[in-house]
Amino acid sequence: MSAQKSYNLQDSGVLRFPEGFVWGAATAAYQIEGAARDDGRGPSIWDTFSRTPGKVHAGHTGDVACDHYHRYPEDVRIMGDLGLHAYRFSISWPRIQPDGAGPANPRGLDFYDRLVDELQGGGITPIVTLYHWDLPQTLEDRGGWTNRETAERFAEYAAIMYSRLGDRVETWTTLNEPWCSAFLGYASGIHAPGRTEPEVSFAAAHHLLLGHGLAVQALRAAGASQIGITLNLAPVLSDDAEAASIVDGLQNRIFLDPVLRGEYPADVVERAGRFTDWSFVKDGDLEIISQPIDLLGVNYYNPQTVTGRAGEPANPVYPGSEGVAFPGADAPKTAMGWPVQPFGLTDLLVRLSHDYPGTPLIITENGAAFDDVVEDGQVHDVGRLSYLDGHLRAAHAAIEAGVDLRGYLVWSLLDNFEWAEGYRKRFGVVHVDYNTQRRTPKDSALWYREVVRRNGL
Ligand SMILES: N#[N+]C[C@@H]1[C@@H](O)[C@H](O)[C@@H](O)[C@@H]2O[C@H]12
Repeated sequence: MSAQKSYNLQDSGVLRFPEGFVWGAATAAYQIEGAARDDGRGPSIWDTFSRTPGKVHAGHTGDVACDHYHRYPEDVRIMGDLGLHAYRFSISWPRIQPDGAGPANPRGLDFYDRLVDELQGGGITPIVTLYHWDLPQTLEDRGGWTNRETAERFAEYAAIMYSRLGDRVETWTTLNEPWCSAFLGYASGIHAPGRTEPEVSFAAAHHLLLGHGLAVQALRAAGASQIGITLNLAPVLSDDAEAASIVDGLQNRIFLDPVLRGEYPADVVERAGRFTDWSFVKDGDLEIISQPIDLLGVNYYNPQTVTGRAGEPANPVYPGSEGVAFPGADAPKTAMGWPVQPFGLTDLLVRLSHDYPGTPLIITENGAAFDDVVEDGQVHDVGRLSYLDGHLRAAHAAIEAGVDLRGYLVWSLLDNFEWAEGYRKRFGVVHVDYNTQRRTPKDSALWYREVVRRNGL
């Protein structure tokens, strides 16, 4: 790294995090790897979706992204320079099984072998996400997550990955944000596979959860000891209790309850009844889905602000949310237009520890997009630094309130392919010049390095 200004946090008033608190960063395969056709990788639904005109900003694709597939040694060095304890990354399923089934592609496995060894060489703990949205296209051609068989293929893939990396990877999360996969992918269509069929989105959600449960069984049988799932969760702010409950059910409880309580919330089942008879739920499914897990990954960005409004049509990402309006929040916004409300993180974590006790939590994603500019080799991303500072203080407040929070992984290590936004939204603490692939740690990275070093603010 070039000479950068350093951040010396003042000693006075430092907020210390618990001893052993895990500090890290997160990414996802399709967003950073590139090498979309290298070494036997098959197409995913995001390769297809990003090539569909009008779906992704300016027709951007993950073909090259941050070229992490080739540049991972440099990226691991940057992680080491920042003093990160852990690195959360996802495995590209189509790199391992190009058609989503059958024997593993040895060159795909070899890449993750090399990456894990590079991380271990740098003293960085790998945290693996098995599915971060890049479903093999062949499986989507057979119905994707609306097809129950996809859940079975996912468990087979999980077993393959554990057999290759289980000797060096301790922490495994099955799914990243199944809410996005189901309701952005199959209901609203703003994510891959781009289907606008709310009536099948609940089956997709169920089969994702079934895949989670079957994968937990497979990983546990193979000897895995730290298994979890990552959910995007949002506290719901409202002057209308009914409206708040509807969105809390469709966003949060529809996943938290089956995984941690072994049942779907009755109000959600009823509300979704206009779309489905839930016959896709078979005997024994919920016992599989609620296999005990060791860790709940929490992705938090902002609360949802809602109100009741007669006649309001359903929000496409929340099938069944008729009568609920989303007026937005009176708060500063990020470049995504998302409100900056750190208190929501404290509220969420305290709620989780109260309503779903006994499962340790880890913040698997938190971060912000801002319009960054490189000036003389530096990026003075004050907005992002302030966002992160506020949210770390919110996380600390939750710990003070008794929440068993084990770690914080900033989203994201690198600027990357931001799904339908393409490359125009930058979440990284490290800037990526996509023309040259030059990495430049932003001021937020240098600040974060100090937070990690001091284990506090
Ligand atoms: N959008 N946005 C930023 C970020 C996205 O880049 C991640 O892939 C998702 O897990 C989650 O949505 C959060």
